[in-house]
Amino acid sequence: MSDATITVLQGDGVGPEVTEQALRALRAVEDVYGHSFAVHQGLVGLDAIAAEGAAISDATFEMCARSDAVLFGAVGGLPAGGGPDGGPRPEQALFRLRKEFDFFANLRPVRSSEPMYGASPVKPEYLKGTDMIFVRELSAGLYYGRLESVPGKPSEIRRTGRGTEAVDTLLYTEQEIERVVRAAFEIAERRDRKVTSVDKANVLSSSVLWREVVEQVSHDHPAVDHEHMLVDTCAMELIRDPARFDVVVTENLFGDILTDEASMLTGSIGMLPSASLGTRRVEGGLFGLYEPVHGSAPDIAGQDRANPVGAVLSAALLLRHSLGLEREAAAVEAAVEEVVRLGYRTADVHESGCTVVGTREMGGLIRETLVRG
Ligand SMILES: NC(=O)C1=CN([C@@H]2O[C@H](COP(=O)(O)OP(=O)(O)OC[C@H]3O[C@@H](n4cnc5c(N)ncnc54)[C@H](O)[C@@H]3O)[C@@H](O)[C@H]2O)C=CC1
Ligand SMILES: CC(C)CC(=O)C(=O)O
Ligand SMILES: [Mg+2]
Repeated sequence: MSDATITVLQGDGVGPEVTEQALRALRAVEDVYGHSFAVHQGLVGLDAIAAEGAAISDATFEMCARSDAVLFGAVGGLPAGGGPDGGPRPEQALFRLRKEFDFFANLRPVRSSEPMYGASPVKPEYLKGTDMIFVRELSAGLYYGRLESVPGKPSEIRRTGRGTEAVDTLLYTEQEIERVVRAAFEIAERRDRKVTSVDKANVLSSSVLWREVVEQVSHDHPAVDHEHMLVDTCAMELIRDPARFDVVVTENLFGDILTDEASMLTGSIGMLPSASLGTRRVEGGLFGLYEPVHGSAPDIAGQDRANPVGAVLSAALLLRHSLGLEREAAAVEAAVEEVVRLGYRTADVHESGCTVVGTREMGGLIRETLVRG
């Protein structure tokens, strides 16, 4: 029996709506398998800024640190650019959690499920066999660069005598590359033993170093095939021949963009889960943060239209990676599979002949399927 502690940060927009359904799945797992999770809720994003003056307060951060895992919804909702009056932006909560917990490996599985082929804009004959996992570097790169002029700041817009200019810095150390590439090769050993490393080595120095490190690490994994692919080619290959990929490892920004693209192989960004992991161990596995790949989706927030599957599958990843509950994780995944096989769909993945349901009903169907076993 697990009595693990889970911090839940629902966040903004559709975050609370989809996280609620992920929590229902976890409660069903407790009932069916006799676990008793201690669940603590904290504020994050816009509500945290309004109530506590920061996108995530120190107290909430400490609560996360005392947990076995963090279940996260989504944050965001302000126009692009700096926070209002130079204040905090909700996204800073994520950057703090990722950086300070050193979550360097962001796992994003992408699998096309046969009953849902018709929900994807890609033709079914291209989707057959699509089952890959992205290992996105999450704690460095452009999102965390280092300006020579302002250490600790990744970017700035500055006024000069020549006019206004903006700078972002893309910095990777060998160690930052090596640890995420090692994680990718280790994952590949447990899958189809193929790593595709994605970079822009024809242009970027950071990518040249990335390739060198991949070559070095590959020597320690002789059973794993590897290839290098330029990011623009990868964007094309993901649509042309998605089944060719097994494990894809790439830097932070490329991974962010490519996984939104890859989500369309499943029909919707609302389908994709993620796990962010570092090296800190907890009783059942690795301390981690689990969130759907999508953002706060302000355009559909509050309408019971958001697809909760990415959030529910993130809860499954939490059970697997942080709590060591493989059987329970597989049961949640199977329940999702069964509900979509029966033809229940949220509007984003609707096809003719299917029954359109809202966020809550989809969560309820997954829960019932889990409880029925
Ligand atoms: N991890 C996080 O918390 C993330 C936060 N964001 C933030 O979210 C805000 C909105 O960003 P967008 O560019 O609009 O990206 P988004 O991922 O929120 O939405 C993109 C499109 O996908 C749809 N969509 C997203 N999730 C869905 C779901 N569960 N079911 C059905 N449809 C869904 C939305 O309706 C929208 O049309 C921004 O403030 C951004 O910074 C963006 C990505 C990740
Ligand atoms: C706030 C964003 C940078 C987060 C995002 O788009 C992501 O992690 O996928
Ligand atoms: Mg993203």
